[in-house]
Amino acid sequence: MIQLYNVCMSYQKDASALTDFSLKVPKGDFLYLTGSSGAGKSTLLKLLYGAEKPSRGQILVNGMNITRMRSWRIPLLRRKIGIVFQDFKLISTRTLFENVAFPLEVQGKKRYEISNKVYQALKHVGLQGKLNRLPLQLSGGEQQRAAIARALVTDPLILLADEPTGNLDDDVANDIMELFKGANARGTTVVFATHDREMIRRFPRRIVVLDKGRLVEDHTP
Ligand SMILES: Nc1ncnc2c1ncn2[C@@H]1O[C@H](COP(=O)(O)OP(=O)(O)OP(=O)(O)O)[C@@H](O)[C@H]1O
Repeated sequence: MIQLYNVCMSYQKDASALTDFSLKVPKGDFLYLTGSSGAGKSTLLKLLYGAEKPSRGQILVNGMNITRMRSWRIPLLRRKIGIVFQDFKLISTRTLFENVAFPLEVQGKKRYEISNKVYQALKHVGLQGKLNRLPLQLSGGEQQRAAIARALVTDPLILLADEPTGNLDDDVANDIMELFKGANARGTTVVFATHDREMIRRFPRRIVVLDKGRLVEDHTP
């Protein structure tokens, strides 16, 4: 599903964010990406959804070599990927319903299908009663759940999440984890970047540890 071969990535000369990084993630896997701040976790996620290009190496996602992909094809790649960003990236001028509907509109789905799917996705995260709220009229935990609903509404092949439980209390973090586990059980491959050791302890899965841009540990409990 995801393969990286000897990937190097530098934002600036003489400062490597990822060095000689190789990894295989089979379809349906669930892995934590962990490591200290600045280790390269977000960089790796950005490479996987085509927001950055590696300086060296090859990256294959769902059989597509994204290293060589032309920029006009990147949106086609992203349609297969759900992304939960560290800072949610909800559109502040659009309602919760409109935010979650957005990826389905991009896919050209029909209106009745969009309505059904959005309602189901929001019900799944317990936000079906807040369809008409703007993001700023929601709590941090609710915004996080909205971002997850938006990422999952398309039933993506791959879910990439950057610190999705950061700054949330334990109950909300557990609920969010259940959503990820549910998506994984339905076949979505999950890559979950986190510092949250407690979460990893509670829900043990494959762990890939980065240190200064290098893979230093990869183990499955
Ligand atoms: N846009 C950028 N321009 C220049 N350097 C960057 C940029 N983004 C990240 N870096 C650098 O690349 C390295 C890896 O950063 P990255 O954000 O991938 O780490 P991270 O493991 O996700 O950290 P955190 O846990 O704090 O989010 C760091 O040294 C960082 O300073």
